[in-house]
Amino acid sequence: NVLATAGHDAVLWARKEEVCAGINDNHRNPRYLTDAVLGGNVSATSSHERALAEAQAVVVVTPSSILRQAARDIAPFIGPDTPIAICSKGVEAETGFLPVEIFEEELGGRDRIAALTGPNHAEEVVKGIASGTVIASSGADTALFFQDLFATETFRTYVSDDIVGAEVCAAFKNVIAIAVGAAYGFGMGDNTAALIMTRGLAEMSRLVEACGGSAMTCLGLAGVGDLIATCTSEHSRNRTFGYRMAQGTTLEQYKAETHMVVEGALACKTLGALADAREVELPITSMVRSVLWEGVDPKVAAAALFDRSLKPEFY
Ligand SMILES: NC(=O)c1ccc[n+]([C@@H]2O[C@H](COP(=O)([O-])OP(=O)(O)OC[C@H]3O[C@@H](n4cnc5c(N)ncnc54)[C@H](O)[C@@H]3O)[C@@H](O)[C@H]2O)c1
Ligand SMILES: O=P(O)(O)OC[C@H](O)CO
Repeated sequence: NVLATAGHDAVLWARKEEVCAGINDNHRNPRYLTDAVLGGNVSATSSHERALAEAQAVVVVTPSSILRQAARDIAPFIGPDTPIAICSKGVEAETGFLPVEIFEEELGGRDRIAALTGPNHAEEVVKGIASGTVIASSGADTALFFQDLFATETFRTYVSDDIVGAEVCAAFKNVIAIAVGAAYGFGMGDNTAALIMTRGLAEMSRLVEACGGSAMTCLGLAGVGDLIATCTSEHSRNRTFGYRMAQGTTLEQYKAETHMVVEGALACKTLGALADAREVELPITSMVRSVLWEGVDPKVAAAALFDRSLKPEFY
């Protein structure tokens, strides 16, 4: 819808005919953000071939867990130079690949691939509430192309050449948001939230640098910007899940109730694997993983963070 607002024809590929019919006939998605009225230049089809027939660019917005399948689905229908923007936030479980690495492996041409990421809750963006984003690519022309393509009066776009940093930040902030939500769910306070967010930012920057990105990216919209939005917003599924988890809701129960992704639940494992391979310490991420996947009692896990040896803030 942002692209449509910017004056472009946007063709959505959707799995369900019901969704396509709702968008084509009523300009509404009947399953997600159902109150939003989409622009007249948004249409939908369940055929990749039809969706991509005249595509001058591709924007990928699937859950991160199915990115490789998404790349394979579009491969037969796009050219070798078609620009691709990926909005998904996560790391592939089997390989530890970032989204750009999956698409490069499947489709080739790293410089035509961009990551679009930042504090962009869909609930607000679709209403035209002022938001900013980062479009990161190793190809300067690609970043500038998408910067122009997405810019509207209420959606401000910035470019970056640090796609690795931007994608690590995007996956990371979701894990920290689960921890912050859980802290509030256990009755902790704003001091606790600020502690987790700030030390989470330290973890994020250590991993970004170890992966070859720039720590400065963590101070931009993709990093601290999205960290603030996700850790503090009622719209965040990750934060809300953390809160509910503290009150006894399981991941399966939450997903069944909302039919939505909780990317941080997977990212606490995948980022942990990336960090282990690079000998980077991620205490908060490890705590979230131990609680979600290893059955550790959250209060015991939180207490263990306070038991760690005392150290300088920056080292
Ligand atoms: N919602 C936001 O505000 C927001 C903002 C920025 C980035 N993102 C990122 O975008 C990605 C998608 O998030 P979302 O909010 O749209 O998730 P969602 O859970 O709201 O919707 C997921 C969509 O993917 C579809 N889907 C699920 N499994 C599929 C499959 N196997 N094949 C094809 N489609 C499938 C679902 O039908 C649904 O339309 C995530 O990586 C998320 O982090 C979301
Ligand atoms: O609802 P969340 O927690 O998946 O966050 C959505 C977006 O990533 C916010 O920028």
